[in-house]
Amino acid sequence: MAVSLTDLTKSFAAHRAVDGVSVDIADGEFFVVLGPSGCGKSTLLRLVAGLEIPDRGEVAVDGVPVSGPGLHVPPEKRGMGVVFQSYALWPHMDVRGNVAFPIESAGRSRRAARQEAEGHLATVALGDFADRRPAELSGGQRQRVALARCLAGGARTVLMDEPLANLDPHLRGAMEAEIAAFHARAGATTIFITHDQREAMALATRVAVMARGAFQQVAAPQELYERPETEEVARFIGRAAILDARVEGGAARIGGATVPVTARGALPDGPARLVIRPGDVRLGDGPLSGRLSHVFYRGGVWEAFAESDAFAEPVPVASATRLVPGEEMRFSITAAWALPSARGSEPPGHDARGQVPAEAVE
Ligand SMILES: Nc1ncnc2c1ncn2[C@@H]1O[C@H](COP(=O)(O)OP(=O)(O)OP(=O)(O)O)[C@@H](O)[C@H]1O
Repeated sequence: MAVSLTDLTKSFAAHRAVDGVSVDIADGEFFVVLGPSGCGKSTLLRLVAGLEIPDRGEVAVDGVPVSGPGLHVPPEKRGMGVVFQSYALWPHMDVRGNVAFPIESAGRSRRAARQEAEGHLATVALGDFADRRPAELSGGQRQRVALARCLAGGARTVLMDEPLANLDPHLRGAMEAEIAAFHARAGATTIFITHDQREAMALATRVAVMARGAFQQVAAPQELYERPETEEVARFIGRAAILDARVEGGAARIGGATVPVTARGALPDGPARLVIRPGDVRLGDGPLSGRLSHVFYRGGVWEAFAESDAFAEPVPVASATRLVPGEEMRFSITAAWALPSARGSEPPGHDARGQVPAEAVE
């Protein structure tokens, strides 16, 4: 089901938890809302689920309003399933019973419900665990039971509120794969909430970066990383240096070197704010030099920052060969991205719903 939010707004006392969110989520999309703690993610999800009533704005499912002025379709009538951090399974029932429950509640016979439940358990690869109690499962397996129960309830939209937050890193990785596979098999529109950018990048069709109750940018993961709209998004996703420079003829002078600059749309001469990612920096030779700090080995890759008085902030670097803290290294910057927001009164490249006009991308 397609889910559309229009100017969705919700305050708690004087605090505006969700502030004018608009977006069209396509049928079958895996839509991730990414933001720091307290930015309003859970409140947004609860508004979509019908667990909160908006102060303003609308939620529509397949074009039919379910929340709006004077309208509130109850959660159980929205065709949505919610998976929270806590799995909310019934401890006294076995796995099959947990999944069969919503089917039986909908009026099917016990036998038919149990049979159908087996099918959903197969979808989440838990066919062999049907007779166990939730207490006899790992966290990841419990999570999968919760997903199967969502499907059993007829959910065509699945809402997930940090479902992997309680899991250890290995299980998290495995569950990411499970959730991606589940999404591919079930094809349900999924709205997934997380504060973990790595998880968001791995799973999303599109990511909405949320801060202070509003969407800062809505885009595919690679687009967010390579073409951030704002400094806040550039700093929230991955590592970056953000430097002021003058652009002339599509290039900028940074620390005495000439760097080609890309931008959304035409890039006028004048001051610009540039984003430099580790992939834009070539280590080993070049016109620039810096002292390495904050060196971390990340399994196959060394990450560090190159510090120099020539830059207002350290430049992030990465290398497949060992980097040594304090070492002075020569390098060149091969590319930079100009932030649209710092370029005067040009219209933004995205409209409020996160659609990118085709002609706006170079
Ligand atoms: N029922 C409520 N009553 C009062 N304030 C609330 C209520 N629910 C949320 N808030 C406040 O609204 C803001 C947004 O909360 P929300 O839970 O949506 O954030 P979040 O991004 O999901 O955070 P986290 O990642 O920590 O769960 C917070 O400041 C929170 O304290």
